[in-house]
Amino acid sequence: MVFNWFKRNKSPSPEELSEASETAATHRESEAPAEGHIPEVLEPETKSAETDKVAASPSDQLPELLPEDAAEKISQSSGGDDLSPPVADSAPPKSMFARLREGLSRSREQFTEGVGRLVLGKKVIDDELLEDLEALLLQADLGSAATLEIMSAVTEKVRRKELTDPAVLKKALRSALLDILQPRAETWAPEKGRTQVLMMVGINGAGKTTTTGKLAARWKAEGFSLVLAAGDTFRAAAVEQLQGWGQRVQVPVVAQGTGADSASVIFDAFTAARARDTDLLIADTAGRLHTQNHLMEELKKVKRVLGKQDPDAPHQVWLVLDAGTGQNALNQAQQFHEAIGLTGICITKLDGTAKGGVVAAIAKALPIPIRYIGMGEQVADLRPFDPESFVDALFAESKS
Ligand SMILES: Nc1nc2c(ncn2[C@@H]2O[C@H](COP(=O)(O)OP(=O)(O)OP(=O)(O)O)[C@@H](O)[C@H]2O)c(=O)[nH]1
Repeated sequence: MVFNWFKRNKSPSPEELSEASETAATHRESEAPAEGHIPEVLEPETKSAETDKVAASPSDQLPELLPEDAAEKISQSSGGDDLSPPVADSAPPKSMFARLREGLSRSREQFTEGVGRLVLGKKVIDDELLEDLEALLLQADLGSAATLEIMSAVTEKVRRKELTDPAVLKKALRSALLDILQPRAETWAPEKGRTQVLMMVGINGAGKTTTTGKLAARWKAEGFSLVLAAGDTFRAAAVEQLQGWGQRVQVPVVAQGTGADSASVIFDAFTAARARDTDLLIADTAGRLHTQNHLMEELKKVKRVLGKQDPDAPHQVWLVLDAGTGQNALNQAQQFHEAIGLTGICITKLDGTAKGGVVAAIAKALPIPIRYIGMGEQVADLRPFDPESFVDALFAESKS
């Protein structure tokens, strides 16, 4: 059964209404809410299979919240493509650390085991070993600034004769890496008592929608109430993908349809979330290259529009970065930060890459907390960023 959840239980202020109409006026008029459009929360009602399909959002279409068994119908109505998120983790339960260690195995191979190979048979730490180490850090995608900091720390210890044994080099590296990562560990969680907005941004395919779903699952399990906004109105299947997550984690989703105005969808979702005293709205947005100025302007507009309802909104703007993009992730982070001001970074796909060193490159280059890391497609594969366990997993012995 698919439900509509909007019901007129709180009228927006005239300011909110004028903002909605500004949104409509400035962007694809036909698809933005009509002037005076008020999100509603309807009591659950059964809908026909026909109306379960994502609406093409005519102007009188109310945003939809689809918390119930939508995923099944979505996949039925999507021409056989399985858009629903991974449903169950079929692997036997593993400890959090085992997951992390497994997720980072390719990076560990590149980095830690590489260091092991460098020091094998060496009796002293000489210039040649230090040069090889520097090259290895760069190859492992730590970037020049983090590599320089680590090399300075190690070289200084060697100079002071505090570090003479190649076998303890790993320990020195571990501690230098931790010094870089630790300042970026800062957790964030929703609060009870006011509706906050978390905007998810990033380039195409970075993992925004997946991370949105995983975060929703985590915070729902922690007792927070949530609404998701399907602000990625560009990619054809993105709305359905988010609705699949909403269904899976039992969190309502506000959606219009592909081609709708993203700012308008997110504005409506915020109105609805506030009306329901929801703790958190997570707004998914369309993927865009950091070099696409007009699309970066669109993100600024989303921020502006949200600010009309609450000057503090969006309360968080998180950039989702695919670790596999290596040093390019740095450019992305810098440019997104300049354009819209980031308050957090999530680094995904650490499981599929040997470029895990990029986490250190990002930590060194940007004063932005790394909130979560993703190491797989399952809900449990998203972990709060904890430098100690990250570094432990990176330096863990392969067989244990
Ligand atoms: N292996 C792995 N895959 C991931 C991870 N996070 C996301 N993915 C996969 O990456 C692909 C893209 O993820 P999406 O969430 O659709 O990315 P997006 O940023 O929303 O994409 P756009 O809407 O095109 O901008 C999907 O197949 C996800 O399952 C991760 O941590 N590890």
